[in-house]
Amino acid sequence: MSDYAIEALDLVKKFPRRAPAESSAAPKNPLARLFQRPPKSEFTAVDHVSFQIHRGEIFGLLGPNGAGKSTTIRMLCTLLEPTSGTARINGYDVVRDANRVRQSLGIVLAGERSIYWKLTGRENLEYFAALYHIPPEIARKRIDELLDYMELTSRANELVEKYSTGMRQRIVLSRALLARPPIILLDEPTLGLDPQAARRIREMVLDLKRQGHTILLTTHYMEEADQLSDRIGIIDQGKIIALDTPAALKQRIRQQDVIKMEVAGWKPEMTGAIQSLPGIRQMVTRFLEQDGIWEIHLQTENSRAVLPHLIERVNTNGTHLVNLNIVAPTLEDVFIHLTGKALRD
Ligand SMILES: Nc1ncnc2c1ncn2[C@@H]1O[C@H](COP(=O)(O)OP(=O)(O)OP(=O)(O)O)[C@@H](O)[C@H]1O
Repeated sequence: MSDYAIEALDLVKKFPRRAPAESSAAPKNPLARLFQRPPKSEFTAVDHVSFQIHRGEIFGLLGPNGAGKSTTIRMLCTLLEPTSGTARINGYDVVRDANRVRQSLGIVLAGERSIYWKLTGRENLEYFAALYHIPPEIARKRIDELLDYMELTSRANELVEKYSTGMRQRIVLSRALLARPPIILLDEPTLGLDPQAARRIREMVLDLKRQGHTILLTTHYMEEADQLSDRIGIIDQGKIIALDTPAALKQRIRQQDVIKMEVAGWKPEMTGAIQSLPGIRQMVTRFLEQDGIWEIHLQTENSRAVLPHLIERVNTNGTHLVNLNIVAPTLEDVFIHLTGKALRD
């Protein structure tokens, strides 16, 4: 048996580049358009990605929208064939041993609507148990246990369409666990859930690790990656740009102070004035729509030296400082440090 539960070795996935809806180069005549050769350009969604995940580990793939997280997961669970490179799940090759790979995995895909809304929670699980050839006696016991564990027993006989988003996600997770797979892939498991439902799912992920499962989860929530993962791969534009434990990743920018300011009346042309202050390493601005103010995120070598000049520059031309904090570096700061942009741009 392989030492690793999951191995991705130089994985690449290219897609044909999507043609713009109405390009100026496209002929106007519909018949000519039909026979026009499509452009041969390709887009690399996953670009030589490698990582190895130990048995019993929670590994987080953290990156912004479009970074290539879902495409990586889809290759690992045999839904997409890699353009090049290989991956092994439980020692099985995702292309040559696809059936064995699928038998080793429980999968929760992002935004998945793979449960039937016109069936009850229990009927859904019974249906999938039959599909996975789990003998009825064993299935019944397991479904009862899962419904109990997911705190869904009292609602098990209601149609899924009556469930909240969090309850549906717990049924999707139950479905992934029905066949007791050793390895679980979770693509954005808390996306769209309210904070309480998201917390419940996170507790379950930690619980599954305690039960011995290996978990690969993707997320663009840095707090989630930080809280759950033993190790994190930070992914951007299809490439893994850093891979380590959350603590070691944050340690990389230990020498820097992180300043978070909230500013009213911010003008984009002020960016240059602030960036030119000595000691400013990185700067990211974000408009907080609901408050109508700007959040300015700075990484500096020495906040004490920079603060007086910073405050003076901010409080000019009708712009003023609403709030300022010197904060402990987060994984978002690591991402900013590595890419010069925010995770949630
Ligand atoms: N079938 C496809 N054809 C063409 N391009 C695709 C296809 N699937 C994904 N892409 C592109 O590949 C890139 C990576 O997408 P992917 O879904 O893997 O990102 P992600 O990190 O999971 O982000 P998100 O959370 O937005 O899904 C994106 O630019 C996306 O538009």
